[in-house]
Amino acid sequence: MTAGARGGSIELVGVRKTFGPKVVLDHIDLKVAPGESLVVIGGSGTGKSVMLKSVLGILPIDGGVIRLDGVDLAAAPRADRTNLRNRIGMLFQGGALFDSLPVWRNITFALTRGRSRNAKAMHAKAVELLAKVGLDAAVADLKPSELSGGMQKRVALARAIAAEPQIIFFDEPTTGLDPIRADTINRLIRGLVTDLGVTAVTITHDMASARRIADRVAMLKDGRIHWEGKVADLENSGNDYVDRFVHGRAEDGEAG
Ligand SMILES: Nc1ncnc2c1ncn2[C@@H]1O[C@H](COP(=O)(O)OP(=O)(O)OP(=O)(O)O)[C@@H](O)[C@H]1O
Repeated sequence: MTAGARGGSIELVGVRKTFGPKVVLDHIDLKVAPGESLVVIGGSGTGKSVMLKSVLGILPIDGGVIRLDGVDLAAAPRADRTNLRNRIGMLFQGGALFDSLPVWRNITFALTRGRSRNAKAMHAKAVELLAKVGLDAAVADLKPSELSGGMQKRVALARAIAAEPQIIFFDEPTTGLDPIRADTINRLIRGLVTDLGVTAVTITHDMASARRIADRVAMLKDGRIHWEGKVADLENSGNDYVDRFVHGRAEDGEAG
């Protein structure tokens, strides 16, 4: 993304997603403004990843409307839809790196779209991105299988930001990282939003990370947005479930 450019807006209206008889997203209404950092929280299996994958078009929705920059994706011509979605970068939960390619090719894959381009320049670009996520230049020439889980996560993050997207989705970016490395990632995400105006949507169970990176927080529960508010209101949400979630308190007899 070029300096001064702004992120895109995202709007979900009445979005519904089912898998057979299972209703995962019942009726999701959610707006994210350009240059805003939204953190999505919620119990395991509540549909947070499904929601992001629906916006990306990886999963088709069963009802409702998804708009990117005000454009209804379902109604837009295919080429426009692809262009809009190409402006979104994604950090998948598992990293999803290509094991057969060295790290630098993984990072620059979206830039070259698999075609061979100036290898030296691409390698240098990868090294620059590795530095941003706190990894040494030497990592560029290793295979993903030679890295720890936390290093793989940071390589995946470098790949997500390589094409300078206007909107970035982060699915559990700090899971599996020690607190110092997690802080590097939190700073990076916050910097993308504050300095470059990128729109960020982050799924996390890490409440310390949520407090660091969010402008606003949305809680997903029972297929709907159960609560949303400013990150500063998280501690005093006035919502019993949010309060228990944030402080990690189960009710007597509550199962997993
Ligand atoms: N492709 C799929 N086919 C069938 N069911 C699916 C598919 N993808 C997700 N699900 C189901 O949808 C539900 C929500 O999954 P999702 O991965 O969005 O949860 P999540 O909120 O991101 O959970 P976690 O915090 O544990 O990562 C789960 O019950 C899951 O089994």
